[in-house]
Amino acid sequence: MQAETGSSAVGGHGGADRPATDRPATDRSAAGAEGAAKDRDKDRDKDVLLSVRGLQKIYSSEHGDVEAVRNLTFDLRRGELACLVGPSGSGKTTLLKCISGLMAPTSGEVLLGGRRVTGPPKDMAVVFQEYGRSLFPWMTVRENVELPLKNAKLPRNERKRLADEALAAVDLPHADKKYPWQLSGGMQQRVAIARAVAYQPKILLMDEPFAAVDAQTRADLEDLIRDVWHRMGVTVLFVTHDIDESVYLGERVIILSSSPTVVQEDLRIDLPDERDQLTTRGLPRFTELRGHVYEEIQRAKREAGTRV
Ligand SMILES: Nc1ncnc2c1ncn2[C@@H]1O[C@H](COP(=O)(O)OP(=O)(O)OP(=O)(O)O)[C@@H](O)[C@H]1O
Repeated sequence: MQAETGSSAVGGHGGADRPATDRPATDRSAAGAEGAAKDRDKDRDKDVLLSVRGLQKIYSSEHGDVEAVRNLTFDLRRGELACLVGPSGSGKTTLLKCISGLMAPTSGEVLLGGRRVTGPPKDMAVVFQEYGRSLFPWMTVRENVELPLKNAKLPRNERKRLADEALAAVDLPHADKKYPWQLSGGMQQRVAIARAVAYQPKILLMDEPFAAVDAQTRADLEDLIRDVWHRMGVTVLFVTHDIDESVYLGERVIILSSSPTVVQEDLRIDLPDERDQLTTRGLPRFTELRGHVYEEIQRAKREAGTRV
């Protein structure tokens, strides 16, 4: 039913370069191919930035245990933009809390750059849905963006340079002296994104960051994320409820099952890298991929509670 990195009719991820372990040992060419496959695996391991291995989370309370996440395994390569979708309550927030080191898993582990995550890693930035609560209202935009850089004790001129660069990347170069409450919701979320990228994290986690903005702003912010990702080469894990958004944004869509959660499918999004809201969403392949993700989520919902 589910696979950690299973392939699919629509275009699975991770199956093409599996080592050929089932060939006779006496076959020299097969042995050579096997060696080459092992080398490829090693190279791929070097490329891996985030590794989630057999992650399980059980919440304990006086009313009993809730197994929110059962067995999640996936890797994210450096520079990848992956979206994570799943039915409501499938454990997306639980997973992000474990990845960001805010909560310890019951079993399994999260590795960032080969190191086990045991607390919030300094190479990671998180952008949440509630931009209103993530920016400090008494600080100007620039002060908000520079705050993590100040905490990291970067010299003043370096802080200014990084903040200028990030504010330009989110198209807010002239808002630096304003206060968050003087900006629209979409602009505030741009500031939160600028703050995250100015910090130059190795990985950016985004937890439904556009859920609270209007549709037009949301489309602009989606394009902004792809633009920032292209320009800065940061690795992004983007959690969303929105199936179309996941297909439009991602190079990959990781589909979660219902809780207790496993990876139901890991789907490669083979749309052209240059995307725009009209052309990309009008492609037959876009329709095919979004239809597939939709069906998988429906399947996840139908199968909810059938795993024991
Ligand atoms: N502190 C907690 N104690 C007990 N159960 C919890 C706790 N937090 C979450 N859960 C349960 O764990 C499961 C996953 O919750 P989680 O919030 O991670 O899902 P989600 O996919 O982020 O949900 P949504 O899509 O609605 O935001 C749910 O069944 C939820 O009820």
